[in-house]
Amino acid sequence: MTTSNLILIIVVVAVVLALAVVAGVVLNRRRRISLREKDEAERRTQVKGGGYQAGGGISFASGAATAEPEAADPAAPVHPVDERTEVEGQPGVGDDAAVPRDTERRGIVDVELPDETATAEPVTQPEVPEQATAPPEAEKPAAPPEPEKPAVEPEPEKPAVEPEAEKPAAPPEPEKPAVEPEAEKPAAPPEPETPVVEPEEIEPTAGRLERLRGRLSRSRSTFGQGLLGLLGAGDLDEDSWEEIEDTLLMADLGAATTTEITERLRSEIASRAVRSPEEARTVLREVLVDALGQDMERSVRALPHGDPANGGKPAVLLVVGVNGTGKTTTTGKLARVLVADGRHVLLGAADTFRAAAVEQLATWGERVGAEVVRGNEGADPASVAFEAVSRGSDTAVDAVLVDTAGRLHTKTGLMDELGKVKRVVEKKAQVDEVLLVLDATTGQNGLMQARVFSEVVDVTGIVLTKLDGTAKGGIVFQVQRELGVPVKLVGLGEGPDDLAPFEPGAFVDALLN
Ligand SMILES: Nc1nc2c(ncn2[C@@H]2O[C@H](COP(=O)(O)OP(=O)(O)OP(=O)(O)O)[C@@H](O)[C@H]2O)c(=O)[nH]1
Repeated sequence: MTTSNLILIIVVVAVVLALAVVAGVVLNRRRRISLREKDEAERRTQVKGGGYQAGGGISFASGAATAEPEAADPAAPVHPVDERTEVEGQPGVGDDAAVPRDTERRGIVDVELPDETATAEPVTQPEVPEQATAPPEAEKPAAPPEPEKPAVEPEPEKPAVEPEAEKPAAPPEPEKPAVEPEAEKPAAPPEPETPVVEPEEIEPTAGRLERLRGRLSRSRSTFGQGLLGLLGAGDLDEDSWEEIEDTLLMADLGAATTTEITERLRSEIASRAVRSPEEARTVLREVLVDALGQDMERSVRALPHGDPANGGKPAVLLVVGVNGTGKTTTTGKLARVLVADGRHVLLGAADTFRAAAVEQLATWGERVGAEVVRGNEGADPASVAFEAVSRGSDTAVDAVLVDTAGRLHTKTGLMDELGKVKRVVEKKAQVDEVLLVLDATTGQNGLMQARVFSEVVDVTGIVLTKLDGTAKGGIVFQVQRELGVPVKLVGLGEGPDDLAPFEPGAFVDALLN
């Protein structure tokens, strides 16, 4: 090999190496997204998110038009149980927890479905004596006789549920009237009762979200500001994207949703040639709002089927969930919203595990002037629920809200009992809405609860409570993705009016602004 050939080869190699280096740099630049190229003036012209400005109230719908839950949410993704993404080690129906919280409080009673002759009077209503006959039980042909079936509570003004056989009769509750007068309702049914508590003024639902926006500050400072900080920090390299993923995971969005959102962000930012923090914010908002399912039907089906005054049936809502998530509080808050909307509401205190829960709901009823149908502690919750719905139909209310006892999703007997409550109610009326109340502070555990409850009672909507006390507001993304069930309401505090409709755009704005 001559010297000139050697030199030639060296030159060719050098040129090839130089081309490779240049190509590498170009590719690297393309992957990186510099957010420093726009000047300040242009940044200031960028439109920011609108804030948590949902000015409307909670929207209600009639169950009549949406009798079938699936039909009501055509746009909702279907997530069959078979497609669960994170089921390892997690309980399903049929699994028992080692030591359920409830066991010490109350044993599980094998409650028979009320048969036709008994269902009509499952809960004693002194003022409604005609509810004393019912057809035979369809689902339980060989049901043993229930000697202890609803017996009329001796107290004249207090509707009470008949205690069950193995349950000692609850002590009589002396002077607490179960039916509240409807002072605020112009179209209140003819139930002129002695007012015990003056119904209090209810804050209008319109504009409520704006007021509660600050309650999301914990999620905003970690999740929202964390993402904006990363996206606006400068070049988005692999490390940045990993941090973005970590931020999403820590906010409880879950692995699948995190991956989906990160990939979408990367592709949108690259394809739109995003070059400024404001553009990145716009893309982020869009991606997050889309991930929350803007088109999901979030109306609460609490409007009656026809005019109750002319034979129409009230809407029936069941409120379910594990212990302490905020079911009773949510039931009371929702009653306030309905009453403020001019609706006539009846509350069913089917949480018979805990006497205090019944009292708690009765207090909510008093505060808004809603009648409360209650049972003694330990009474058959299905009977109380049934009686509440019967009473609601008889008194022509617009909606019956049934508060159920907290139950661990891992406790098979309790979940079976819940399924039974729903079946019994359905003997009397269509259940329009099953609201699963989840405590947002419980993170992944809330998701497990949602899965199991959803299998047992066909959850139609989620109420995410205590969002004011958590930095993990991202659970909302995951719950909806996993179940295809929309978050309809959010609890943002313990106050009576701290319940707001869930609106994806407003929620994301509250996180990012
Ligand atoms: N910070 C905050 N607290 C809430 C919210 N919703 C409910 N709570 C509180 O959570 C606690 C439990 O609420 P309850 O309504 O009694 O819960 P529950 O699910 O009915 O409880 P059990 O009947 O025992 O299953 C109460 O102290 C409520 O004030 C909310 O949105 N934010």
